[in-house]
Amino acid sequence: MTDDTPENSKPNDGKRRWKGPNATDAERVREKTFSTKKKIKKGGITKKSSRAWIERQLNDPYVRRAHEAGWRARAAYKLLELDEKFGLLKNTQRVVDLGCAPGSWTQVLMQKYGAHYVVGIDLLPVDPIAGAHLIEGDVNDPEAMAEMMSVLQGKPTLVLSDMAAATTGHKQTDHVRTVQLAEMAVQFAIDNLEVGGNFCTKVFQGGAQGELKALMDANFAEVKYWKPPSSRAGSPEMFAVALGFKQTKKR
Ligand SMILES: C[S@@+](CC[C@H](N)C(=O)[O-])C[C@H]1O[C@@H](n2cnc3c(N)ncnc32)[C@H](O)[C@@H]1O
Repeated sequence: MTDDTPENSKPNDGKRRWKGPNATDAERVREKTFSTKKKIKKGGITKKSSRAWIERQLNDPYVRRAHEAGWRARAAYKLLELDEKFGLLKNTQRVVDLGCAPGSWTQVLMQKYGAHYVVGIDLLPVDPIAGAHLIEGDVNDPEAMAEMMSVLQGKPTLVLSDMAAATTGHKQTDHVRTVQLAEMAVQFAIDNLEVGGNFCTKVFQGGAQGELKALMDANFAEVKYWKPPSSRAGSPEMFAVALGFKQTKKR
């Protein structure tokens, strides 16, 4: 028995307490925000860029809304806005979420849309989300991708990719690496989607996107590019939405 068990819990006196593994997502996020604010106040975070990043997070209305709603990341609103604009999440029968950590898109799919099967994959470990199958692995690893497809038990009806490569600080390198991830996601969608299925991927504005667009144009009924309001104005990120997969070649 640990100090977290109900037997040892003290009456609610309004003080925050660590709830251990039984904490809900919203409780974990609130706890993290509270302890970060405390660290800043005590002068515990000294690096200028870290402080600026944390202060931006704390003042961001989408971060606050995400905390209140229990989403693990503000990214949840990008998916919700993409759905509102394009009807992207019309068929959530079998969904693949590429680059799913920390899990807010999978949460939206499971908790708001009641998706039947969601399989997420990320290089980073992701805390469990009821009903979803989460794989710690690289999308470039054929074994991890094969595991993903076997869990899904059928062609995905929706493929999402919010993948972003870890930034190096060198703009062009970061751009090329993110384009490569988007290309991988498009190819995966074309090779695996159910006819009529939808696809969405994060892309970075500027530069090498012509081939990516041509590939989507040839394989989907409709392709749109859009930057949702919740995507930070200073970020080059936007999203390509491809609706209505066409069976263009024998697979
Ligand atoms: C912006 S985050 C995704 C946020 C997520 N959509 C959410 O709502 O919580 C981008 C993720 O892409 C992942 N990623 C980057 N390269 C990857 C790769 N080769 N394989 C799997 N995941 C990758 C990163 O580890 C990172 O967690």
